[in-house]
Amino acid sequence: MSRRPRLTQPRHTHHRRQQSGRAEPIEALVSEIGARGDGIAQSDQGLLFVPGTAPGDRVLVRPGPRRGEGRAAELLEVLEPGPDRVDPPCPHAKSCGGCSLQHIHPDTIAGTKRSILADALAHRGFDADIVTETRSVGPGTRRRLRVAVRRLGGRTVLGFNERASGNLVDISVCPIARPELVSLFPALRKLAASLNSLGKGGDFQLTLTETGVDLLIVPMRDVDPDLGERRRMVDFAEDHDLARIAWEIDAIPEPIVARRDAVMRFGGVPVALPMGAFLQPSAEGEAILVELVRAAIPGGADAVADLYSGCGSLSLPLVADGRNVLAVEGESAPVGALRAATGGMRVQTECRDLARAPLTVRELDRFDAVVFDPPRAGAAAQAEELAHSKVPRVIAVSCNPSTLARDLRLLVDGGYVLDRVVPVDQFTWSAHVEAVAVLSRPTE
Ligand SMILES: C[S@@+](CC[C@H](N)C(=O)[O-])C[C@H]1O[C@@H](n2cnc3c(N)ncnc32)[C@H](O)[C@@H]1O
Repeated sequence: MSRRPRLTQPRHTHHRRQQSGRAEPIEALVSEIGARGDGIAQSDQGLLFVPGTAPGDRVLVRPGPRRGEGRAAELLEVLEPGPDRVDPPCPHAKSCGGCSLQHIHPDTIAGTKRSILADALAHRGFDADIVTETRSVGPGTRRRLRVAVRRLGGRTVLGFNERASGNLVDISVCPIARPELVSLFPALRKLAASLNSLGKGGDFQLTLTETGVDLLIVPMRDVDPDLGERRRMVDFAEDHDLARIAWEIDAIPEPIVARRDAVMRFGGVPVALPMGAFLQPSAEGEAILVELVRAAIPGGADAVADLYSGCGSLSLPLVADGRNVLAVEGESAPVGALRAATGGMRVQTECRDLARAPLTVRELDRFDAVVFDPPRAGAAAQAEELAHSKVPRVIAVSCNPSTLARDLRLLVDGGYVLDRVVPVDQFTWSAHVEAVAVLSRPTE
């Protein structure tokens, strides 16, 4: 990707007059990208957070409401682009709020994600040197997408929220996603138009599995589809060779048509995905997480616990390496899927709420290594137990740098040594960052 040439002459701009209570536009220089993906600029009005900017951009902005230690600001014009600004690859970039960083060179995005992680760790007293380079997947890899649908009079819109508004942008292309999903958009729009039970709209969650697309429809209101609509969904699944369609009400997915199991293979083992179950957003990102976890487990480690295991995307590769794995997960459907896939061979499963009932020190001490991969809230209760355990190796996989930093602090205060933290970028062009952290308990 080529960086945009630096403008030698800033374009002439007129500072607009102050309008009823709105701040006067001011110039500012963006120095870095913050944790939410907005550019951070120092100005004579203090710190400004400016969406849509890149490091080194000289910009004209209108300061807005207070935010944290500074103010949010609206980008009015890029007066002089910074060296890392590139032409956004997606034609919807101007309006679509789905990707906030695609105007920034990929190398700079990777560096930004590393800094976001290092800053979160620094808040808990960790050194930035502990954070390695970012491992990134490219565009065209997202195998799970949640697109919104709005039925507005005679028009049906399918896409993502507009930047800084609740309006939807009608999407025809989406370079971050797998093309097999994007090619369904026109047909999905027609399907949505034909489903009156959707009311004003809802969400379509699309998952590209090994046996075809798995579609979960989540209407805005709790209304069941009628018989005609069910027939149309069955026809749709047949016409487009979908694996399955389900309709979710009150967080419970009802199967409308199941032509095949929606199968994903983890560690070579086919697993029939339960409707709506967690799945890593890309195969490439999952492969990076698996590689990092595998590499962190010592050769001689036999008994491994995989906590917050989902359907076994980490457990099953470890089983393939010859480990004996206990997979613990709070939802019963993924536990059942993993159990059915393995028949209990080398993987023991347990359905347990790890926030309320974490594995105790006594339970933990029989393991040679423990992996935990919690949701955004992190795993504080489990980390507290681990901190008192004798487990020689602990690996934390996380989708939230700040809860990761909190959990790592608990472990390090309990005597663990933090060996390394690897940032993983599988949410291309967003500020979202994941990480794998490796800790060891020093032997006395
Ligand atoms: C980030 S996902 C990781 C899943 C799996 N490791 C993977 O990579 O596919 C987090 C998992 O934690 C489960 N979970 C959420 N809260 C939980 C809790 N309190 N106790 C146990 N599991 C929980 C979710 O159902 C989900 O499967």
